[in-house]
Amino acid sequence: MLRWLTAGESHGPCLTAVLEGLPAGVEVSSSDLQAALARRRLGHGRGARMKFEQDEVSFGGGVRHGRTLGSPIAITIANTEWPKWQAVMGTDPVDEGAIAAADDIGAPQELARNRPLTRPRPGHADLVGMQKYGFDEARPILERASARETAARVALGAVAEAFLEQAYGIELVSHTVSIGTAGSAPDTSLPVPADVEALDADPVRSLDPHGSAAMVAEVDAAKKDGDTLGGVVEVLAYGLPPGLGSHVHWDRRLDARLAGALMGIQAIKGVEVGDGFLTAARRGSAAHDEIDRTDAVIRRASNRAGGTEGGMSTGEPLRVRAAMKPISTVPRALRTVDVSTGEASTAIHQRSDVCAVPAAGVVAQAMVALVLAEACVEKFGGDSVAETARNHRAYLDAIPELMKSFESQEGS
Ligand SMILES: Cc1cc2nc3c(=O)[nH]c(=O)nc-3n(C[C@H](O)[C@H](O)[C@H](O)COP(=O)(O)O)c2cc1C
Ligand SMILES: C=C(O[C@@H]1CC(C(=O)O)=C[C@@H](OP(=O)(O)O)[C@H]1O)C(=O)O
Repeated sequence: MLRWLTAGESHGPCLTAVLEGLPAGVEVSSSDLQAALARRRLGHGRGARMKFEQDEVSFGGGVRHGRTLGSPIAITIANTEWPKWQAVMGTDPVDEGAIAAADDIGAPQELARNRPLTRPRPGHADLVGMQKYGFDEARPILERASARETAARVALGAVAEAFLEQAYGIELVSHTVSIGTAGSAPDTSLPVPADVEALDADPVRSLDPHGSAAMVAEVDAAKKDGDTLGGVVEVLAYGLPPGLGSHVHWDRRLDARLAGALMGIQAIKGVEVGDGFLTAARRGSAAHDEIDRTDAVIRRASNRAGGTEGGMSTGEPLRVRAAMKPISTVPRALRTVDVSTGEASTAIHQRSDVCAVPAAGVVAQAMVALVLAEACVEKFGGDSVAETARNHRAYLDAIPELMKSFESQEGS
């Protein structure tokens, strides 16, 4: 069983992530994590914070001399903004003097704790979080609702990706499909490119986290108008064996687990597996992936299903998409109610991202990696990379045996 947890607030001292259940022997270093975190910071339209904050990542357990030990892996990502926020977000009981002084050390006026955030933003967790947890201002809610937390998931995902690659040769890639109205709306009935290079070469798709020129222009236009944008990201995984997940129970279905993991990313409001919603409009004869046989190998003629059938991976490339809503901190602030007075007002606006779709793609890739790693650990077991790789190989070797028995029936 693979488990993971994150902790930490957006302006707290650090983010902490724990991954438990990963086999021993995965080669991984903090620079691998740093590279994944750097990718998450890219993309046109991110706010000022991305420019000055660094992701300082370190392992606090579970890794020795660049290899996992099989014990829980602990990861810390320091918030380098912390010194500015220490008074406002300190974990010790309140020191009013220090909070008042926070204004003097450059903490943004509106975000200082002595200025309660009483004008909740439509679309963020502010209002309902205050109602649920019994707070009279939004600070204690937005700190954890913030997608700063996704840095921790990306670090975990980088470990999961290293494992998938080293144990099973599984590789993942993600890209931005669209931002606002700009970007590709590719005819998804086309076969998915067989490899990453082909994906890269396809002009209607982009592996560049900055996205296409049209997307950049759309972000610039929204920024100029004091507005924000969402979009669609896609994650592909190559080299999956058939049979991850299961048809036997709803919570074992791989597609359900992927959808839950993607939907669990802040601001993701829709998930598609394969052709998803497009499939609903097709006739059955044009919706499914016909099965062909070449020698002893059985393959699908297309991959409209996106690599799952019956809640199990088919062995074809996995293809999942996630739709992100526009950022809810809209500069041209939306109507709200000031909960301290009951008066009509406009929502809090501070520095914010105009668009974080490319970053969401990197987070989506991390979540897919974690779900696939969990499904692989479940299917192949093993306490070391070598053991789980042996089990994987033995399983794959046994599949042609099924084909052979099919061949012998045919011959009789
Ligand atoms: C990578 C990433 C960056 C985000 N940046 C912002 C931001 O700068 N400002 C903002 O208001 N929301 C931002 N969001 C979205 C909020 O975190 C999200 O809307 C909020 O947590 C409420 O959750 P919900 O949208 O799922 O309802 C971002 C989301 C992601 C995935
Ligand atoms: C810090 C990150 O994203 C943050 C996510 C976020 C939100 O509301 O989700 C709001 C912004 O934070 P702030 O209000 O402090 O500028 C983003 O910068 C990050 O991705 O590392």
